[in-house]
Amino acid sequence: MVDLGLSGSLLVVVLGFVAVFCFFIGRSKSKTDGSATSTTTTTLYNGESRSKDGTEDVDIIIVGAGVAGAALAHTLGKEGRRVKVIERDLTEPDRIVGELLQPGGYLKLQELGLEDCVEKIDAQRVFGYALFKDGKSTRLSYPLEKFHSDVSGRSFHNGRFIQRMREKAAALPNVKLEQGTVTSLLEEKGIIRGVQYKTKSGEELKAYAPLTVVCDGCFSNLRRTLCDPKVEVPSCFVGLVLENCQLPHENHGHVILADPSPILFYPISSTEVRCLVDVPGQKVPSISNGEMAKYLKSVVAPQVPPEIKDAFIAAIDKGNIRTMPNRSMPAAPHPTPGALLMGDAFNMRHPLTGGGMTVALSDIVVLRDLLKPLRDLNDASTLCRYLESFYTLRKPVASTINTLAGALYKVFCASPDQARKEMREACFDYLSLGGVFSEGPVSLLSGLNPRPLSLVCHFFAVAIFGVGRLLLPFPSPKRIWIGARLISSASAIIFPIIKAEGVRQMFFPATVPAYYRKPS
Ligand SMILES: Cc1cc2nc3c(=O)[nH]c(=O)nc-3n(C[C@H](O)[C@H](O)[C@H](O)COP(=O)(O)OP(=O)(O)OC[C@H]3O[C@@H](n4cnc5c(N)ncnc54)[C@H](O)[C@@H]3O)c2cc1C
Repeated sequence: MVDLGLSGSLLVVVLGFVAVFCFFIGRSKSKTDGSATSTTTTTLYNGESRSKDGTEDVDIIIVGAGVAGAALAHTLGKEGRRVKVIERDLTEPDRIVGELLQPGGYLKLQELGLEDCVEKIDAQRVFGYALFKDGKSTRLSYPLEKFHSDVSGRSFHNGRFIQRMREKAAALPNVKLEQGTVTSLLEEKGIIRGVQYKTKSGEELKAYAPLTVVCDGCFSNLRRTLCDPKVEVPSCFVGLVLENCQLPHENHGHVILADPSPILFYPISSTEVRCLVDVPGQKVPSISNGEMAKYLKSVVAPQVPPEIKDAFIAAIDKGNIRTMPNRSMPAAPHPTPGALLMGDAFNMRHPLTGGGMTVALSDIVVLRDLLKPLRDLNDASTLCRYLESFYTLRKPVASTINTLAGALYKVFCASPDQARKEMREACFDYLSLGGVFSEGPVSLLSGLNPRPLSLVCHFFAVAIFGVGRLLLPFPSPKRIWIGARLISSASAIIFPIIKAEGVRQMFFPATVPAYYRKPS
């Protein structure tokens, strides 16, 4: 198996280059950024409700104080910017999203000086994943040897983490956190000047700033004019909390390659384990009429590792079942003077690999560094042109995590197609080989080594490994045919995702002119 894997990995380097080259030649010219098309809902009239001297009171308005908004508020506040954050609900969120931060995300948290936000919330350290398939299991550790002993994944209650970041941001004298729902962006001659929002008491107010950053999350109502949102919902997650049980592999995320699609388990406190059951499609069995409990008991429970099965059944019986659509949306911005999108409002990927917070935090680091040399944000058009480099500079991290999430989700789903079955089996066995075969993919997934080319190489190494197993020791015409279909279905999985990410930005960012923009 190891020999096969080695030869597969050598072959794939060649194949990876050929495939990317062919794809690059064959594709139509990647979307150019284009000029701003800002059609916002509110038009601004001269001088309306600005401060007396006609200037804004703040430098930056942030819409939404979730993972991205709260982290950004603290980051920009620390840089000396006057920041106003408008958040719909300042009470502690209680949701099933954003509970596992990859080690790459933890490194970004450290870069932003926010690492203490995972302290005092009973966060659990995560050192890797355990993968289960048909009664077999394999352990995939994060390659953390080169890092400080503090660095690892962290899992926690999302609301506790967000509250810690909100508190930290609000403690800065130049950051104002206000409860209110932003209803529209204010536009004046194609430039976003601020926002209109409704306070808790129902008062309609307007706020102005040279830059508005929209971080209103996956259900964003405000993104429409700032990007071309192509949202897909391949599946939903059904969330449960298992209490007082011991996972088979302590301090590890658990991924069960179940039928029809994966099941995840990871600790979110010292006494609770989150379970996320993927249900393909946009509809889930009804919780209220008991269909969901029935589905979980009859279809899912038999596939749960025996060590946690009782806790799983007890969680179903307790009845606190939550669901959430799993959305994916490539970043397709309309660069608009005066405004920027961040977080899930801007870009989403399947949450199977828990990459969303890592991408959001990595984007904040990129934006902070870009804004650092600029004292004056008032020339909106120049600022907008300069910030176009953000869309390229973020790509190595964002596109690697996004592509891996989409591709791995498809590979991990059960399928009646023999070629897809072989690919799934090959993926499990390839990762089980250990060494470079598990370290490579795991370091991509964890954000520790986000390199798009390495991702393509490993992806095709898995495919070639699968073909090798089919053809050796004796190839038959049927097996050759399945092998060919395996390569073709692997290509059909990964290339559309890469195309949506943008081949040029992903693999050749240095050829994108905006990459070199300097502040003027
Ligand atoms: C089921 C599921 C599980 C996930 N698990 C993980 C995981 O384990 N690890 C990981 O890294 N990522 C995970 N993700 C992704 C992760 O949750 C997101 O990437 C992350 O939360 C994005 O942060 P955000 O700030 O953009 O959005 P959010 O954290 O959702 O914040 C948006 C904020 O905007 C506020 N808001 C919305 N509209 C308005 C408005 N009009 N006015 C004012 N405020 C507004 C909301 O109240 C909210 O506070 C998961 C996603 C899903 C769907």
